[in-house]
Amino acid sequence: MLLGVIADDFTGAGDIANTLAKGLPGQGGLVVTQYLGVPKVKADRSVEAGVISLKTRSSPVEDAVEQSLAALEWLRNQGCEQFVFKYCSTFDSTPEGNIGPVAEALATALGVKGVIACPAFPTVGRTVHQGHLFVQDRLLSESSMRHHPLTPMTDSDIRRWLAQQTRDPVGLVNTEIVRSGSGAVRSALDAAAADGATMVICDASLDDDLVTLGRAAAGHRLITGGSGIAIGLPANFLRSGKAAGAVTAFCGVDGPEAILAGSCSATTRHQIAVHAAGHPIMALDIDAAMAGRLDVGAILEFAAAHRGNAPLIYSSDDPLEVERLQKRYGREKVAETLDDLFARTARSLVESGVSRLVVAGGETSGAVAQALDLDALSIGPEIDPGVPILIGGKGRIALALKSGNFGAPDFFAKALKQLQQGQMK
Ligand SMILES: Nc1ncnc2c1ncn2[C@@H]1O[C@H](COP(=O)(O)OP(=O)(O)O)[C@@H](O)[C@H]1O
Ligand SMILES: O=C(O)[C@@H](O)C(=O)COP(=O)(O)O
Repeated sequence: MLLGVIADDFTGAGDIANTLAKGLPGQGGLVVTQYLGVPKVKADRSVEAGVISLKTRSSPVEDAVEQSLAALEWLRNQGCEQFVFKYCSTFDSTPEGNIGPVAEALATALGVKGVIACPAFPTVGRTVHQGHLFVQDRLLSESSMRHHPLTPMTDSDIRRWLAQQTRDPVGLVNTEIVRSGSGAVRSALDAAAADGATMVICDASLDDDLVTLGRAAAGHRLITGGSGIAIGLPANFLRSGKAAGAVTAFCGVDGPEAILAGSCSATTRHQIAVHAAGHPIMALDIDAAMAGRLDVGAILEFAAAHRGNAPLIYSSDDPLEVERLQKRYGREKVAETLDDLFARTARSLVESGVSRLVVAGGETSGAVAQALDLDALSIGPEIDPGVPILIGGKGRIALALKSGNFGAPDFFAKALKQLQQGQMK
């Protein structure tokens, strides 16, 4: 294994696994496997990039640090020479963490400073200018992310936001330096390290900027960012002859299907509305769930009754209703109860024969994937930017784990079709 990725959630892990498997157009990518948690056994020798999915984005800081260091240890033992800490392209975190504390702990363990921190993912409209993060044409703090149920993003100056989470000062490499080339970026990172910075926010608004950052990162032990930061990394290993350029065959999975949505993002809520126009949907009664009165049996009956017509089960709601529920029951308690409900539902659905499953939401996907005990997933073709088909499990289950914010309006129906049909990539 050449490259090891520690991802702070499951949808983010799939996102970066997809980027590494694709590589740059015409060059091919790496042989990638996505692991669900830190594996207990050695990796297959064919794997060039191992992506460990953790569910640490919203966990207590100490847990996130401990689990990330355990992931680093395993990846080191597989022979990795470079490590990426993958977080969200909307920099999902709170003033306490977890991006800063995890990144500094990894940097300390690897003995490095002047580490790239770049959440940019231009394909889906996330760009960084003078250390400020934009979502399309809006500052992050003016996007729907300011209402996120767990990590409301209320400051677009991610250097300032990150500095609240870190021990060391946070540096900046701006667009002017990035556009001067990878040599200029390396010098700027060295200068920031000499000034005591562990984390250095790097501007990027085009894929070309990310390719430059990727080239600058050749030989660096640690890189941090969204999946965009991985765009240029396979090329470094291909150039040095350490990787061969992977082309993977993929064939679809035929079988019963279901869609589970726990994301409350504006994108997911719109996708649910689009899906509802032609397919059966079931809204979960959260008050009943909180009172322990929501029966998984009723959800299974709904899914079975609508088999073949893409049944969708969701908890997603608008910011006002989310706020009401969180005030009434507590933010953590609602998240924990819904995670548990989606986990039990997914397990029962798979036991009842479902073999194509689409899940919306990072926390929700984490709860579902952990419940299914899948260990490792192989990466299939991309459904929409940032969302690949994933295949795993003894019974061969096809999954689409969608970030709340990703995907076209008709994502749900399209994803189920692609999980079935498959295609060569
Ligand atoms: N109706 C609701 N009210 C309050 N919280 C909710 C509701 N539905 C889902 N949630 C919580 O919102 C969070 C959504 O996070 P996540 O699944 O990561 O989606 P995203 O990918 O949009 O961040 C989860 O913790 C989930 O339990
Ligand atoms: O970087 C991204 O935006 C995604 O890869 C990601 O991390 C997804 O997180 P959720 O939106 O919480 O699913």
